[in-house]
Amino acid sequence: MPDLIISELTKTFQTKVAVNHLNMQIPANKFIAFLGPNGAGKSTTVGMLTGLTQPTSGQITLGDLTPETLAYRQQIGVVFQYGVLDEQLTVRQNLKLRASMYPNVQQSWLDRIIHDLGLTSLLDQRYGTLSGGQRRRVDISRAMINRPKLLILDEPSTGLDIQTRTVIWQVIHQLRKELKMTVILTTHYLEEAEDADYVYVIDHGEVIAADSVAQLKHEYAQVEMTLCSPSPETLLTNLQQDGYAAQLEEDKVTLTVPDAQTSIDTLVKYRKLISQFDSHEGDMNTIFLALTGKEIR
Ligand SMILES: Nc1ncnc2c1ncn2[C@@H]1O[C@H](COP(=O)(O)OP(=O)(O)OP(=O)(O)O)[C@@H](O)[C@H]1O
Repeated sequence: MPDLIISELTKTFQTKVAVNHLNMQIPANKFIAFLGPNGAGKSTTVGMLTGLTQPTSGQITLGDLTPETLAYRQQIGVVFQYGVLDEQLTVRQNLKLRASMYPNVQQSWLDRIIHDLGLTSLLDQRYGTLSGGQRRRVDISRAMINRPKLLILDEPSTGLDIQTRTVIWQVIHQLRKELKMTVILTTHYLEEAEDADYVYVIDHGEVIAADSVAQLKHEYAQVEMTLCSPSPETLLTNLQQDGYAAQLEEDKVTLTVPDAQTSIDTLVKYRKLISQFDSHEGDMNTIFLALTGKEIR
């Protein structure tokens, strides 16, 4: 698959700028996360990537193709936030109907995704009667029918239990390898973004940071330290006098330092006052907090 190129993509609703001059170049066979809070502009971007929402300005190209063409749409699969299948039809009827919209869908492929997503026993049940997790598994199988080169998942895990999430991600990662598929995921689940090859952090319709998870952590996530002490007040006072923004939380002293080396230096310097410690790099939430000054959820 050629790179997916998004240039100066903008969407305005009346006076609201939902997506503001987005620029991205997404290579084939990568797992990309769009991480942002409610209202950041993720779904609007997905709408434009699927050709359902017309951009106010800017372009999306996949090689020679643009989202309004049939050829582009035949290369993508989409899992929308809300199901798009017919509630009155059974799972089997819905999948058959969808398969008939693409040329050359082999029954063996359909059987494979039905099996992998654990849908065999649900085939004759009406879609409208399925549980949230069951629906989502059907939605994903629908998106996979045409063996997409680009799979777009708009908050696929919202409201799902951990077992369903695990199954879904195992199947997606396996199919991604087999089909050399690019996956774009929008999420505010930080754990999901941690698995991505590359993360775009989006807020107010703009990309505020874009990098690998490792690099984002290196740049924005500080090291969080928790120190146990026989005399925590003394340790706290000493740290504060030396300019650390340390706090006392339930008899433990907590502080953040810029990097692992500073954390080691701190442990050595105050070793006589420290009985135990925990020190770890911040997660995606710390990164989001560092970038925007607010929690992601
Ligand atoms: N059809 C519309 N008319 C007016 N405003 C809209 C429309 N669609 C989206 N918006 C606004 O655009 C902004 C971005 O919305 P969008 O749904 O893209 O965010 P999101 O990042 O997907 O959020 P969430 O995580 O809650 O799904 C929001 O302020 C939203 O209210």
